[in-house]
Amino acid sequence: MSRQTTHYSVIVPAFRENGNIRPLVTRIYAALRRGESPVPAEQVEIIIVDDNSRDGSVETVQDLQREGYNVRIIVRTTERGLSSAVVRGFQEAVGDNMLCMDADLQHPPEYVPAMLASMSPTYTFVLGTRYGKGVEMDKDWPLYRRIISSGARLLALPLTTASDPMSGFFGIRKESFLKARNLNSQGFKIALDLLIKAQIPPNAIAEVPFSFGVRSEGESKLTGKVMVKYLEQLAELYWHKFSILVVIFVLLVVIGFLYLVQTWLGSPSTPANHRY
Ligand SMILES: Nc1nc2c(ncn2[C@@H]2O[C@H](COP(=O)(O)OP(=O)(O)O[C@H]3O[C@H](CO)[C@@H](O)[C@H](O)[C@@H]3O)[C@@H](O)[C@H]2O)c(=O)[nH]1
Ligand SMILES: [Mg+2]
Repeated sequence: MSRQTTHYSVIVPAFRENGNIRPLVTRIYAALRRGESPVPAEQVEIIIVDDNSRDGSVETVQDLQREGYNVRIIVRTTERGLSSAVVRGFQEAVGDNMLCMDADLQHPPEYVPAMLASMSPTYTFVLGTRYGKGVEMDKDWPLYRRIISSGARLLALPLTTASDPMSGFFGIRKESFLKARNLNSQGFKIALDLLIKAQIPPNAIAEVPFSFGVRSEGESKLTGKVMVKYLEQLAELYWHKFSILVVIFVLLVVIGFLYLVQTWLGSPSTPANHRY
């Protein structure tokens, strides 16, 4: 397939997802080949960024390539982590419109055509949202995950107007991605980082509601450590976005404090009418 005809890249971070790769790739291309797809299948590549899972994922991708699917796999041996895998995929992408989605089918492959088609020079960011009209979390998604997700979303409210910045189902145009500096590649929440650091204006975000499914194969990689990393990421983003305000606030407090001290030192210890 010619690189010139590849306008869209689907990036899939994957760790021990061999059982999900074939259904993911075949379902994405089946959706793109449907008559109503706004994006032609020939213009789409899939890049799987695997962290040396050694579970047969490479062989599965080779089989899919032999069957004619435009999919490739990058195996990282010295790095680990969801966000850095996504960043690597974006760096390797040929398409100008780049979509990120999970391997485990929790992001329904049937939404890929709509997600890809939503990106344009006007809408430089597309967000698959679980909080849109007419969609709901899968009822089997555990209560503790819903609570964590809502809490995490609440903490991000001052940072962005996007309805679901925790979502791992999102797309960004290459030119916007290239604007982002100092991305946090440690955590899970790369969409939030990109929204802030690529300075995506609220009116450039297209939202596509989707119903979040449950994982059928393999295990979630969300751990307590990942949650701590999220809090660190939030602190960094708050500083990134509000540092000027924090500096002004601190300056005002210092000036106010100095003024009080000066007034206190300068004020007479005896009442004014007793002075000469
Ligand atoms: N390469 C690589 N991929 C990883 C790693 N850790 C996780 N992944 C991949 O990243 C995807 C999401 O990981 P899950 O472990 O399935 O995450 P989750 O707990 O289901 O979280 C999902 O929901 C969040 C919203 O609550 C999303 O933010 C998140 O992206 C993901 O969609 C999967 O494809 C998984 O294989 C890693 O260290 N390296
Ligand atoms: Mg998952």
